[in-house]
Amino acid sequence: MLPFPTCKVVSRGLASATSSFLHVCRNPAQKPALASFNLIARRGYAEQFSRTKPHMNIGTIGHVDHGKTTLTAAITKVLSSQGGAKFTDYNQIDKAPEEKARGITINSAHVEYETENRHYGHIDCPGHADYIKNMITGAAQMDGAIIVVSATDGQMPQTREHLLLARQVGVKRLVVFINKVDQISDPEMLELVDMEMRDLLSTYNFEGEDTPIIMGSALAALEGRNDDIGSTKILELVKACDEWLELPPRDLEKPFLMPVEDVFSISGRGTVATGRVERGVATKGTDVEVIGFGNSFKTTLTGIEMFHKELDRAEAGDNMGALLRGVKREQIRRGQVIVAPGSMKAAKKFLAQLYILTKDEGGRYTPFMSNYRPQCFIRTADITVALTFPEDTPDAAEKMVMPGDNVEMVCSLVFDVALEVGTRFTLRESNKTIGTGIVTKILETA
Ligand SMILES: Nc1nc2c(ncn2[C@@H]2O[C@H](COP(=O)(O)OP(=O)(O)OP(=O)(O)O)[C@@H](O)[C@H]2O)c(=O)[nH]1
Ligand SMILES: [Mg+2]
Repeated sequence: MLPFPTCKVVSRGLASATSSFLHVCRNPAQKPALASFNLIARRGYAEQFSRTKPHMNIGTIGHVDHGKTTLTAAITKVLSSQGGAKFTDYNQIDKAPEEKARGITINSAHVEYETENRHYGHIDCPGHADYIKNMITGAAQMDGAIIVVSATDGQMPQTREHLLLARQVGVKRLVVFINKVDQISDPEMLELVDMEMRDLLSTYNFEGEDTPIIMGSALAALEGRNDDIGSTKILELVKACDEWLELPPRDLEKPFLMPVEDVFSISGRGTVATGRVERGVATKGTDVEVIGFGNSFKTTLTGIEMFHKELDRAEAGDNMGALLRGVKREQIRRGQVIVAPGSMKAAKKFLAQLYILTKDEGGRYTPFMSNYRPQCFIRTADITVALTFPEDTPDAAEKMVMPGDNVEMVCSLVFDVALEVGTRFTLRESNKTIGTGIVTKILETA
């Protein structure tokens, strides 16, 4: 057992709060969108830490064996001496429980700790494949990350792959920990690793020049020796996280977005769209925009209902019924979104980073080739998508995608839907999930 409750996939039931416009009960299992992943890791941590400090999700990433788990354990050890963490030993972290996130098994361990200013949730995955899946599915979202590089090896293929993915999934800033300095006697060697890392960060559009790089030994810190490269460096690292990693905007601060689950026509009142507010706040009487399916238009939110009551305001997390002025039932459908005007566009074609499930994860048994057409579930939308390789891919016609692959592909939708960089979705075929993805670039708006 881990000393902390591990993160659970929090199901977001839709049944609890239907509008009084209607008296229906929705089945949460009907909702195939990936939104629920975003909730994980923001909840479920132990109670012993202060909830008043701002919370941030981070994690260790980097090449195999470079010391991610040792560093995670070392952080909890060093901070535990200040009362900011409960020490979680290496073996407890590496014995990560299996978590099933939408059919994808991700082994990951979660620890938590706090500094003077912040409360951190921290994820460490035992294997490379788990990092990939975690980043693409967002099973435990990272707002920032610590990239661990062994001083003995310098940057390696997975250092680069994790950096690229961190960039793709919207991690804005990282802190670098150059580990295993106890094994290096030549200071020039360390300088070289430092320089290479700054270059690499810049290559992937991170702020290479200004990113804090801390050099130390996670093992020394964990074993409580050589404080100058051990505990002192861990404290420096944590301080760098506090100062350099930026808190993400809270859902409430983002522009309003509600995916349409269902549409009803209420006699004497008009058309009501129901759904769960994904982000932002809506107030009665404000202008909104309905987007997607070749039919985007502006209207006014003339009524908000929740829990059988009329309200003036709905916010992220609420299940609401939205009464829309002058809109006919046929004008709006499941899969569209209602958003703050101008905050989002509909798109038909985009680039995405995909993870294709293995057959053991319930995915395909066989590879697929360019122009494969599964169903794409984006929030409440369910649309056929054609997957092709980016133009500059060599031998694209013969290229195959194997179950278990992590691949970047061009996605062309049959209809346009509201999309932005960072939107997550699942790919399904004959009622089973075969992949999951995240939008990395919009190629064609509607
Ligand atoms: N000498 C030395 N060894 C270290 C240090 N940090 C970690 N190690 C060793 O490096 C090996 C790998 O460490 P882990 O923490 O398991 O590495 P990891 O990055 O979590 O590995 P994966 O999860 O398998 O990718 C272990 O044998 C650690 O004891 C260090 O500062 N100095
Ligand atoms: Mg590990």
